[in-house]
Amino acid sequence: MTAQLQPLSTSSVAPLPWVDARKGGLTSRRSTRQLVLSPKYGHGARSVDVRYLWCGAADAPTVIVQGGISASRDVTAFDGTEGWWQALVDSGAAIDLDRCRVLSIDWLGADDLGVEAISSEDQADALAALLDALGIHRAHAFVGASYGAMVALAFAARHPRAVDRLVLLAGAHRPHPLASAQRSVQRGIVRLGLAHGQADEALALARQLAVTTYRGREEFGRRFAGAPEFRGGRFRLPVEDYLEHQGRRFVERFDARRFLALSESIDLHEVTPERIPTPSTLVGFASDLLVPLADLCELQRRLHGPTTLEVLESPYGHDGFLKETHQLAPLLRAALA
Ligand SMILES: CC(=O)SCCNC(=O)CCNC(=O)[C@H](O)C(C)(C)COP(=O)(O)OP(=O)(O)OC[C@H]1O[C@@H](n2cnc3c(N)ncnc32)[C@H](O)[C@@H]1OP(=O)(O)O
Repeated sequence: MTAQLQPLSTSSVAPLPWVDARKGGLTSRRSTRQLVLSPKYGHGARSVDVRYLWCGAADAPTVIVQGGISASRDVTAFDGTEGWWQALVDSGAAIDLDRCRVLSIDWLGADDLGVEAISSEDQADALAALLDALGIHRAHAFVGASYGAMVALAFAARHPRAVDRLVLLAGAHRPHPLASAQRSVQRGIVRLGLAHGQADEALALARQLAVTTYRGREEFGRRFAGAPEFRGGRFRLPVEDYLEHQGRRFVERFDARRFLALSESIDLHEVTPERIPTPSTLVGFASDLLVPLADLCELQRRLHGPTTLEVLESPYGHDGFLKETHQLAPLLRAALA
């Protein structure tokens, strides 16, 4: 297929400068678009810059791909840097860039919209407005994992004509109250840190707590079952170096206020599945400590459109959507066929 840039849509708002890279018949655009949104927890419309990546075969149907709250638009490689779902989004991969064009945004934060709280509906509206601005009449599919699955549901509820099918991994119509409780403590830690001038330390601790919910019991049992070690004047558990490392790495790339807003957005999420007519494939992980299979069974029962539920065995819990690429590839291929 010959790579050709699709023309920019005519919009009253001029796009900001964007970058094009054409390689092997693929088109890549990593850009920013100014859009007008009316946020759920705000009064009236306002304009916001939405950062997106849109890449793949130029004339192919668009597939929206969104991950968890800490995921960026860089779902696949751009300028030589691997994307966070590179194994599944690439030329010839399950989400095949030779056959489709993937669109992904950086999540909006509450500060981007000038509001106190941001909703999954706001993210969904941003994606719908972006489709419109790019001249995409209808997306072939919305593949969402974790918070991305929540936003996909909000998208299908609010813009049912803008998407043909949903693929939802480890995300449901509402958060489980126990998972919300764990996130609420994480946010409490970050607020305490902000109040006492220790935002980075607090964010690192919150991330450590989050990581204990992202993986499965089995994996933690296998990796960190060793004896405590007396070091630096106290006993250290085998898991502590790992958690501290994860906390430090997160602080390098994330901001405390953004974390607060996006974590809260998960807990504010609620959609009515009966309002969603879109054919859907749900994927759950039996070891997921955040999204219990019972919630996915309820979602399957209540969705209005035809829905299948695939359950994967994995030691990696909620992180299964990042780790189980071999199991996920055939499911994604089948769902997008
Ligand atoms: C609601 C939502 O947002 S859903 C999204 C939730 N999920 C996430 O945010 C993803 C969280 N998970 C991660 O970030 C994971 O690291 C993944 C999935 C990206 C990669 O998983 P894995 O490859 O299994 O990596 P793992 O969890 O073992 O971590 C590897 C890192 O820990 C380090 N590490 C591993 N064991 C130890 C240890 N005992 N001591 C210190 N550091 C350690 C490694 O050196 C490596 O460091 P690096 O990333 O700086 O290179």
